[in-house]
Amino acid sequence: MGVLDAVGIQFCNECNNMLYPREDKVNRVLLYQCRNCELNVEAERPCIYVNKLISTLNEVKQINTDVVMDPTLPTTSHINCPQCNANQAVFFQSYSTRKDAKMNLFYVCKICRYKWTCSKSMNSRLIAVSLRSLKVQNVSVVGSGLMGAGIAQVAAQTGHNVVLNDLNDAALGKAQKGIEKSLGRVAKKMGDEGAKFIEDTMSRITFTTSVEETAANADLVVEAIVENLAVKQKLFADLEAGASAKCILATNTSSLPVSAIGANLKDTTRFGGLHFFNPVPMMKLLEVIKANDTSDEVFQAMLDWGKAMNKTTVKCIDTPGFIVNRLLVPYLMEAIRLVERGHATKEDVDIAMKLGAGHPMGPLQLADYVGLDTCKFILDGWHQEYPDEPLFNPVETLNKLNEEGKIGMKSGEGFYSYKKK
Ligand SMILES: CCCCCCCCCCCCC[C@H](O)CC(=O)SCCNC(=O)CCNC(=O)[C@H](O)C(C)(C)COP(=O)(O)OP(=O)(O)OC[C@H]1O[C@@H](n2cnc3c(N)ncnc32)[C@H](O)[C@@H]1OP(=O)(O)O
Ligand SMILES: NC(=O)c1ccc[n+]([C@@H]2O[C@H](COP(=O)([O-])OP(=O)(O)OC[C@H]3O[C@@H](n4cnc5c(N)ncnc54)[C@H](O)[C@@H]3O)[C@@H](O)[C@H]2O)c1
Repeated sequence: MGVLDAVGIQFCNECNNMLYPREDKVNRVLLYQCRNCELNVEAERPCIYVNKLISTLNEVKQINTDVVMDPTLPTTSHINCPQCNANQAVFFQSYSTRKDAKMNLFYVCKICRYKWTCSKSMNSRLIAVSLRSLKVQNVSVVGSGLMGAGIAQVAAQTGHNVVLNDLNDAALGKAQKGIEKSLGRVAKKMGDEGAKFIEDTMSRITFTTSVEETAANADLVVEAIVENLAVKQKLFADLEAGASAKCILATNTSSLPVSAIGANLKDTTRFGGLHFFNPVPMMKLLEVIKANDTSDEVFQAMLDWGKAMNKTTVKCIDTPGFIVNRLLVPYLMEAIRLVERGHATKEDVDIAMKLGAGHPMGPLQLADYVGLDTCKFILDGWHQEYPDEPLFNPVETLNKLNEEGKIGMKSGEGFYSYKKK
């Protein structure tokens, strides 16, 4: 096994592992970094190639084919599967800390799960790994409700130029007030700097009802509108028509399949999920969702942007509920059913989970906080999708409260009343 004159590919002179490109954002230079021993060297050219990897290893038998589900692995379209000829394979390197060990690249076909390494008989191919060029500075947010306003606020707080879009000026006015109030809570802890912080942050946000203006200069658009597949799909068609070819489009959906929301786009590789948590300014987590076609470059840019937003990112594939909601929804459902059966009062359920499980809010308070309309959209959608799953059966109390317009904190009443006395 050997690597023949690879152009641009570099190996660690400490431990012989492959060096990966990493951008030094401060000095704006490309570095090659060893993930094994943290060695850093400055790149001589802004592109790497992997060329002619020759191997006759039988370790290939030990590869778990489930690696095709790993969102962190890169996919190449430059090599065809020797078994089914498809050109979608994930690839990765075997790790060794021995200086004398050579590097191996392993491939697993995403279509038929065939596993292989490059062999002498295969044609030499170039896998060009492009430099991260998707820098996000201009962020547009569509939907200025609970989530959209929070995402816009944090984006502006972290120095991005933000366009916030909604259907009408009344919604935008409410969002503006909400952002100012939330910034006020943050600014209170900043002493004399507080007023300037609010002014600077607000000056970075433009409010608009125009989809064209929203799409025009955006590097990234985050959608946070009503949880309805058809409405979201229509919005993304309009956004794609007005956005640049490099613009990343992302959805903040809680429960819909991300890939389905982007299914009608012309370029589905620039589309993925960015699932924030409510209240966005306080919640540290961002789930970054790799949809079926999200390119590695776009996925990486979404992760990088999450960090630029001061969030801790976790990666997930496009699976129902991602990580948090897959666990949260059954919990909320059980809580409401417990109350409906008359086994405990809503107050006691909330107290129990706060004091017994250390949650900052009990489940019914949390449902009010999320919005009972959003809860109903999620539940109805999952019931339709999984009609045989009793967990997702309609909840009488939730339907009744929605019919009465009591949709939680944002309307002043839900399971509890939030009206000022
Ligand atoms: C039961 C019905 C059945 C339902 C069917 C199933 C439906 C499924 C529903 C799934 C929903 C999924 C939704 C979504 O996809 C995922 C989510 O977002 S889930 C929600 C996640 N969020 C939480 O879990 C929130 C938990 N709560 C908290 O963390 C805290 O309570 C709080 C919100 C941070 C508030 O803290 P408190 O201590 O309670 O209250 P305070 O008012 O004192 O605030 C403390 C501190 O925080 C500052 N602060 C609070 N909010 C903001 C804000 N918006 N902006 C800025 N600052 C804020 C505040 O100023 C205080 O600061 P301090 O004074 O302490 O310095
Ligand atoms: N509420 C939560 O806790 C939470 C958390 C994470 C994700 N989400 C998801 O975020 C999205 C928004 O939820 P929310 O709670 O902010 O809802 P919300 O009802 O508070 O806000 C939605 C906003 O979108 C606007 N809107 C609707 N259609 C629009 C369109 N075509 N163009 C522009 N604006 C439009 C509405 O006028 C409204 O202001 C949903 O997909 C939801 O599942 C919600």
